[in-house]
Amino acid sequence: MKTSLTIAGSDSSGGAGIQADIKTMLANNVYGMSAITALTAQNTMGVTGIMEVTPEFLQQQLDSVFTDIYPDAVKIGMVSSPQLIETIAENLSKYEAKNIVVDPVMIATSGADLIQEEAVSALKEGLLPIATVLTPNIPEAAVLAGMPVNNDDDMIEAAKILSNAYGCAVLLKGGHSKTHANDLLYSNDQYRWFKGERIDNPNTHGTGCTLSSAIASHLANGHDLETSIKFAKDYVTGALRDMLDLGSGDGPLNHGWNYNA
Ligand SMILES: Nc1ncnc2c1ncn2[C@@H]1O[C@H](COP(=O)(O)OP(=O)(O)O)[C@@H](O)[C@H]1O
Ligand SMILES: Cc1ncc(COP(=O)(O)O)c(N)n1
Repeated sequence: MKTSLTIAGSDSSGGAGIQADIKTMLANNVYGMSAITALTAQNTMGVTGIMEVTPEFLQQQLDSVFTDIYPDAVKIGMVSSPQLIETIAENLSKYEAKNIVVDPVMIATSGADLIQEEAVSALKEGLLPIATVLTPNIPEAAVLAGMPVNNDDDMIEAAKILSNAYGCAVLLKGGHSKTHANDLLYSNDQYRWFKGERIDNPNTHGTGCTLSSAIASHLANGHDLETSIKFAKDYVTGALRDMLDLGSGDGPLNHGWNYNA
């Protein structure tokens, strides 16, 4: 069985972060492991607390994983401080990690800040250059590329800027678009749209975490990037289409929609 590691924050409500990642990995046929960067006290209505781990403890988790069950792919999600970002960058390079999916988590769907301001430059310096693929949503792409992203042409321009600046493939997700749910892949000076049916479901907590973990799972299983994105998008679409409705706010997806026949 192929293996995948998520380096991310825990979401006590189970819909995003580490919990979404591990469920997604199981449902996409890889063995999932975790290195936790922070605990969040969170539910479908918002985040009420964040407790970061120390860089030393993150280091211990990464050493434990990489020296025993080597991951075939790595997904990086919420990492809120520059010190933790540096620890991750150093270790992924030391352990020669491959198939690295970087989801530059900045703001929860509920609106909470999940990254310190000074960590954005650490992210740019430390993690984007080692990414196989970077998966920003529209607001994150606007911050990272330093331009407004209001339409499809802006999505192409922002993805191009990021791909050229950091030498990685960029999947700019269209979930925040008013008109569609199409994701744009920019890679090697070419772009391709992954068109998605927009589902009328207000419960989108964890869609980004789920997509990036599903991409990592398919890369771990040996698929190329475009095939992995297509499979991952189909998985997220199915999990949204299942119309799970839990909690009073922005609820989670059904990660087991393709599993529990
Ligand atoms: N209402 C929706 N219908 C279908 N797909 C969606 C919907 N909302 C988001 N998605 C998809 O979910 C994935 C995550 O996108 P997005 O919501 O933009 O990320 P994030 O959770 O990081 O904000 C993308 O593939 C996007 O196209
Ligand atoms: C611990 C943690 N990590 C990430 C997210 C973002 O979730 P989304 O996938 O909805 O952008 C979150 N709400 N909590």
